[in-house]
Order: sequence, then C-alpha cells, then structure tokens
Amino acid sequence: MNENIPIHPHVIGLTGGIASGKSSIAKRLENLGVFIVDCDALGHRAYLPGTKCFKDVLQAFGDEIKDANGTINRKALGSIVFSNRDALNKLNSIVWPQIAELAKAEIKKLRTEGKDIVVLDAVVLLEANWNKFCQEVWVAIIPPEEVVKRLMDRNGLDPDAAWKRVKVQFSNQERLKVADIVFSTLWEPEFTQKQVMKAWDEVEKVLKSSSL
Ligand SMILES: CC(C)(COP(=O)(O)OP(=O)(O)OC[C@H]1O[C@@H](n2cnc3c(N)ncnc32)[C@H](O)[C@@H]1O)[C@@H](O)C(=O)NCCC(=O)NCCS
Ligand SMILES: Nc1ncnc2c1ncn2[C@@H]1O[C@H](COP(=O)(O)OP(=O)(O)OP(=O)(O)O)[C@@H](O)[C@H]1O
Repeated sequence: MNENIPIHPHVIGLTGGIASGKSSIAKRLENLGVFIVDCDALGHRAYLPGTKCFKDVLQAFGDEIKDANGTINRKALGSIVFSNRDALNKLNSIVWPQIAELAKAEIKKLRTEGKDIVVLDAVVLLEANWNKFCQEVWVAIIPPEEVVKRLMDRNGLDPDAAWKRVKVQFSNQERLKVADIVFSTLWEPEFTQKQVMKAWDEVEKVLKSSSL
C-alpha cells in the first residue's frame, strides 16, 4: 500500500509479462464496472504526430521508423528496441514520463467523476515505478516457456524473437516481490475468472469496511 497518494479512487496496479493474461483479467474487471487505464494504449497516444515525444522518438531513431502516413511505425520501432537493450532504454526514457502524465490525468479525471475503483494496467508498472500511483499491485504470472509458446501461437513469432521479448521484461520473481495478489493464467480461462472474482470480493470487503 502506498501511503502518499489520494485514497480515492482506489487504484489497483495490474501487471505481468507479455502474454501473461492481463487483458483477460482487465476485461473481467471492466465487466464488473471498473475503469481500466490501459498504459499500452497511452504509450501509443504519447507519440502521435504533433507531440513532443513524436519529435524526440524520430530524433532518437531516425526518419526510417516513420510510416508512409507520417505516424511512428510501431512494428519497425519494436523490432529495433526488442533486440537492443540500449535502444529500449532510450525509448523508455522518452515515452515513460509522458505515459505517467497521461495516466495521472486519467486518474484525476476519474476521481472528479466519482469513480471508486480504477485499474492501472501496465506491463512495465514496476520497471517504471508507476506502482507509486497504486494502493495495491496485482500480478499475473506464467512460466517463461509458456509465454514463448503463446507468443509463437498468438503473434506468430519465432522462438528467438519470442525469447527476446521475454528477456527485456522483469522476471516473475521480480514481480512477486511487490505483488499483493498473484494470478496464474496457466490453467483454463474459467479458473482465472474465479481467481479474479475472489480477489474482487476481497477488495470490495476491505473498501466497504474502511468506509463504515
Ligand atoms: C515497442 C513498441 C513500439 C511496440 O509497439 P506495438 O504496437 O508493436 O506493440 P504493443 O505496444 O502492443 O506492445 C506489445 C507488447 O510489447 C511489450 N512491451 C511494450 N513496451 C515495452 C517496454 N517498454 N518494455 C518491455 N516490454 C514492452 C508488452 O508486453 C506489450 O504488451 C511500443 O510498445 C512502445 O512504444 N513501447 C514503449 C512504451 C511502453 O513502455 N509501453 C508500455 C506501457 S505499459
Ligand atoms: N487461462 C487463461 N487466461 C488468459 N489467457 C489465456 C489463458 N490460457 C491461455 N491464454 C492465452 O494467453 C494469451 C495472452 O492473453 P492476454 O492477451 O490476456 O495477455 P496480456 O498479458 O494482456 O498480453 P499482452 O501484454 O501481450 O497484450 C492469449 O492468447 C490467451 O488466449
């Protein structure tokens, strides 16, 4: 629990590595009426043409990563940064501060709208230290071998490209150190849904008792 942030809304940080099942967990929470702040989407918004990040990304990576329509070609940028740690660090240093600003603005807006619970969904929640915006951290984990299998099935990556994506992210062990709740999406989706409902019931119980 982070003591230095407003207690309203209650912000749950949801994280886990690539293909760990965050989206399916977030979807379930969304169906329960929770608002999801999707940091992947904020990251895409951060460097739209006309923004400072757009200029900075082009300055760092060159005009080759621009699409014919003038936007950043994320596929091209991804293939550079997922095979080069320095390049990824460079991109992160440009984009993460802006994602943090956009996320803070979203949370502030939701506070003024009177929302009670918000999920901050971010693969790099811990790497970027955005857990400082959260009252608790939920983590989805699966073994790295299963991640690689999912990336080969879902994204059509070859094993080498899949392992590269796994290796640039925090390990399960690093995430477990700060997790308040841990999910595993290794089994049937129905089982994950049950895990989410159990965690949700706990949050509701705690929030209800603290508002008595
Ligand atoms: C690398 C980029 C260009 C790839 O874009 P693309 O549209 O092809 O993929 P998408 O954004 O959907 O990301 C795919 C997956 O890559 C992984 N990933 C993305 N960014 C990062 C990162 N900085 N570090 C580690 N893994 C990452 C995540 O698991 C994500 O789900 C893009 O993700 C990006 O600009 N990333 C930097 C900003 C960032 O950190 N975004 C994530 C915020 S949670
Ligand atoms: N029990 C499960 N729960 C959730 N997803 C599962 C489960 N079993 C298999 N999968 C598969 O795992 C893949 C990853 O799921 P999902 O897109 O929810 O992960 P993610 O963490 O949001 O991924 P990314 O960060 O790459 O977008 C999907 O292709 C999904 O079909």
